[in-house]
Amino acid sequence: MILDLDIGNTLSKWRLKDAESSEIRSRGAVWTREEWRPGADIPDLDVVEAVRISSVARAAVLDETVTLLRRQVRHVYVARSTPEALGVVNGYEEPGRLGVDRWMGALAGYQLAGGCCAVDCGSAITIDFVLPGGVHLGGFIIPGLRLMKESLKLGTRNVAIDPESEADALLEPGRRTVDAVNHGIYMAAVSAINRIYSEVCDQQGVALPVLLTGGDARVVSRGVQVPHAVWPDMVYGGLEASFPLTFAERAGKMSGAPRVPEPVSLEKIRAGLAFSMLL
Ligand SMILES: Nc1ncnc2c1ncn2[C@@H]1O[C@H](COP(=O)(O)OP(=O)(O)O)[C@@H](O)[C@H]1O
Ligand SMILES: CC(C)(COP(=O)(O)O)[C@@H](O)C(=O)NCCC(=O)O
Ligand SMILES: [K+]
Repeated sequence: MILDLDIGNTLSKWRLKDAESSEIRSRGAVWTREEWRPGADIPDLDVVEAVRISSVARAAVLDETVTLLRRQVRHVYVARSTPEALGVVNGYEEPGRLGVDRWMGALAGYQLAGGCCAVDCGSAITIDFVLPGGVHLGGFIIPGLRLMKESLKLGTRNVAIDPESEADALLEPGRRTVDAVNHGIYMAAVSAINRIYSEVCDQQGVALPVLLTGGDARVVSRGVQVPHAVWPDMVYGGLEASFPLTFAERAGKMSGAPRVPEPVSLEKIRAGLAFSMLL
């Protein structure tokens, strides 16, 4: 079995993948914390022959985790942000400083779709751009839905936006604190994504497919106007592409990859942008 780990600021996600069949056998998530307890937090390591890790937690957390895993697992692969990989050139002035989850997302997105806009809706919402030739432009970082809500300290943190709620309902003015906050942060997030996408496509003269991932991807998806696909396993896709182990991975297949969304035309994006400027 292969154990894939995606350690975010809030949640540490894991999945077990069959090295022979490439099937996903199980998955889970625990709150990101200082220490891992195999068996309780993550599956028993007896069945694991390789681990692949993407981590944005503090370096000490990653070091602890790797030390623990190396005692029991033969192959431990740790993803790093590099100046270039798999045809993508990292846009950061200091490439190693780009969050490795963003780098994994950019690599997965490029492998799947060519140029793309990769949006990761987790503790932070990150919006990264890769051009069709593989140039990563860099990106944007805003607080995620949960962080925005907590920062207000209005006692609404525990009432999450219902992922089933219609985007239309979320666009109405709230008539109690919890709705005012939830609708407000939702609008802040989706309008930033819609606007940033249009601005960058306009600047670069190219309409890019949009891929969404992260814990809030599904609810954010309802408010993103441009065609897009939700890909919960996008960070794992970057791990698969960076450290291919199974037959399918060596052939370039990434688990759970969606169909590439057909972007709207650049003319339409520009018309939308021009219209919003007039308002
Ligand atoms: N079951 C859940 N438990 C915790 N957070 C959730 C859950 N479902 C959705 N979320 C949202 O997803 C965010 C965490 O998403 P994730 O992509 O795992 O973040 P990170 O990678 O930063 O740890 C939380 O901030 C919260 O807004
Ligand atoms: C921006 C992030 C905090 C997002 O992390 P996440 O919300 O997925 O936990 C992470 O990618 C990070 O720590 N990046 C380093 C700074 C940067 O990318 O510029
Ligand atoms: K994120």
